[in-house]
Amino acid sequence: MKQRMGSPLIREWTGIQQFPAATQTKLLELLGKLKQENVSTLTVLVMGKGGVGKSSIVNSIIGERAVAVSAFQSEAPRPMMVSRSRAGFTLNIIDTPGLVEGGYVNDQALEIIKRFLLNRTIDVLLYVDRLDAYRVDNLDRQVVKAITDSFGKEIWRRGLVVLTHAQFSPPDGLSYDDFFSRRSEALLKVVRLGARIKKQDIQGSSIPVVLVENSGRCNKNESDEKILPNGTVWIPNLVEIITDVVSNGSKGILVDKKLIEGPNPNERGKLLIPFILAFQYFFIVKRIQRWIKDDIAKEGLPVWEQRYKSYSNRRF
Ligand SMILES: Nc1nc2c(ncn2[C@@H]2O[C@H](COP(=O)(O)OP(=O)(O)OP(=O)(O)O)[C@@H](O)[C@H]2O)c(=O)[nH]1
Repeated sequence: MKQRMGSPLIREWTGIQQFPAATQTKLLELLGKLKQENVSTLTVLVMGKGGVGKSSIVNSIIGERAVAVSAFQSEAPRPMMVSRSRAGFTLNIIDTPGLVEGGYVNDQALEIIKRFLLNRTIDVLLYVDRLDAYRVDNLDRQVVKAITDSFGKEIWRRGLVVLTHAQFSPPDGLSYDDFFSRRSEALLKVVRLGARIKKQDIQGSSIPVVLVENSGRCNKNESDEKILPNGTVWIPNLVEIITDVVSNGSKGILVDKKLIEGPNPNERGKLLIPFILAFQYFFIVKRIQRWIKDDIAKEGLPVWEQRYKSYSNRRF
């Protein structure tokens, strides 16, 4: 058994055996694909507002009750990493406390999360919200902005929007697919705004939106696999999209001291401002001043000033 100082014990991923055979086969196939690409560890960060189902997703993927789930917020919310290894592959999933408290983004929770992540690389971000909600608001945008300000906007290249409570019947007159596409569009818009991602930055590969149903009452197919109302077997589907994001050519986000203690990673250019001002002063302002002085010296005093001087020198 391997153990890093200060890190939790990496346990064998036995929970995988709880899944129906078809799901196990698919998951092992996906892990095999990652290993072929020389990826032997994946660190997945799970973030979002409180009570949206973050801890439940961790348990669903791992296949066991690794983190506590409660309908009420826990008293001392802290980030928690669950590590499981299987056939030489290690999956780390980091569950985090909800980012909103009393209608505001909880900056202290965010600081604790950042410190917890020190010296780790985030391979994938799961940004979690619920499918069964009807609006997005400024608070959602603030949450996305807080994540972006903490880790840089590149994190969204490794990001997925995950919607829980997917076994849901939309109100009359709306089909499931219509509701899903409206909800995802609204959330993606908020993410683009909060992360200040321009459409051309994304270049066709937009952030995937993935559906999840954590409830024990989730419908199942004939192979006993948990399915969404559209028939998708959601656990392998989520893991597959995670592996796609890892292989999309972008880099994982290393959370180093500079990222934690330094300025907002999106505003690093601001560090250059004093240098630019100094440059302007020495090379532009000084030079202009010298030109003016030289001009004055060359031309001597202007006529009107000479006249004025001779007046003022007169004694009355
Ligand atoms: N029906 C249904 N219930 C869910 C789903 N996901 C989570 N829940 C329930 O929602 C409640 C909150 O779930 P958690 O997983 O603790 O949510 P969280 O985002 O980790 O919450 P915090 O740790 O407080 O931020 C629990 O009662 C879960 O059982 C889902 O997909 N469907």
